[in-house]
Amino acid sequence: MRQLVLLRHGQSTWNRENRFTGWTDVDLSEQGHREAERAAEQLRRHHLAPSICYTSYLRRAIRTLWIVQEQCDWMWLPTRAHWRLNERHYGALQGLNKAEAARDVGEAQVHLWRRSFDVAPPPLPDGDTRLPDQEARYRAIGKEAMPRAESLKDTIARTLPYWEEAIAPALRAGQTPLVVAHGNSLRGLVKYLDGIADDAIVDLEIPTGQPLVYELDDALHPLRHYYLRDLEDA
Ligand SMILES: O=C(O)[C@H](O)COP(=O)(O)O
Repeated sequence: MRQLVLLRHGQSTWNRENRFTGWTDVDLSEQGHREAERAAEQLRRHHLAPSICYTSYLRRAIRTLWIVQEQCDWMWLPTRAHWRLNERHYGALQGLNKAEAARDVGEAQVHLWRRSFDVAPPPLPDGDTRLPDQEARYRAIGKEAMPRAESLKDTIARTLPYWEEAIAPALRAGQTPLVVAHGNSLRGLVKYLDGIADDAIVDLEIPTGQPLVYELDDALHPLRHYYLRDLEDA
C-alpha cells in the first residue's frame, strides 16, 4: 500500500477577504498560520511520515509547508516547488470580491466560473501588469505556457504532467509524498485519482489546512481516502 498526503494551504489573506486569488501571491492570514500548525499536529499525531514534499510557486502554499516542516521536524525532507501545482489562474477576476461579483453578474455565473469543469474566467488582457510572464519566477517557462485564465480543465491539463513526471514516479519508488497546493489544483488531482465525472466535480470542495490521505495500490489506484480530522471525530 502506498500513501499520498494532500494539503490545501491554510487560509490566506484573500480567502479571508473573499477575493478571487488565483496566481496572486498573497500570504497566509493569522488563521491560516494556525490552520497550518493544526495540520502539522494532526500529521504527527497520526504518524504520517512523508519522505518527499511538493508545493507550488505561491507563498501561501510554501509557507504552509514550511510551518508543517518546522513543527514536525521535517525541514530536512527533500522539497520541490513547481508552478504546475499553482492555483487555477483566475484571470481578470483576480482581486475581485466574490460576493460583489455575484451581485454584479449573478450567483449562477460566479458559480460557473468557480466550480464548473470547463468554463474559464475572463482572461487578463495584453499589457496587464498581473500577467505571469512579467515575473522572474515564471520567466524560464516560456510565454506560450503561461495562462491568462484557466478553467478547471485547463488547470488539470497543466498539473497532470507534473504528477506523471515527478509525484507518480516517487510513489512507485516507494516514497510518501506530501503535496501542499491549492483548492483547484488539488480538486483537479482528486478528480483524476478518483475518476470523478466532469459534471460531478461541481460538488467537490477542498477545505484549507486539512490533511487528506490517499492509500493507493501498486498501480496507483486509490484504495481509500480520508481527512485526518474525520479520524478524530470518529
Ligand atoms: O484562488 C482562489 O480564489 C481560491 O484559492 C480558490 O477559490 P474558489 O474556491 O473560488 O475556486
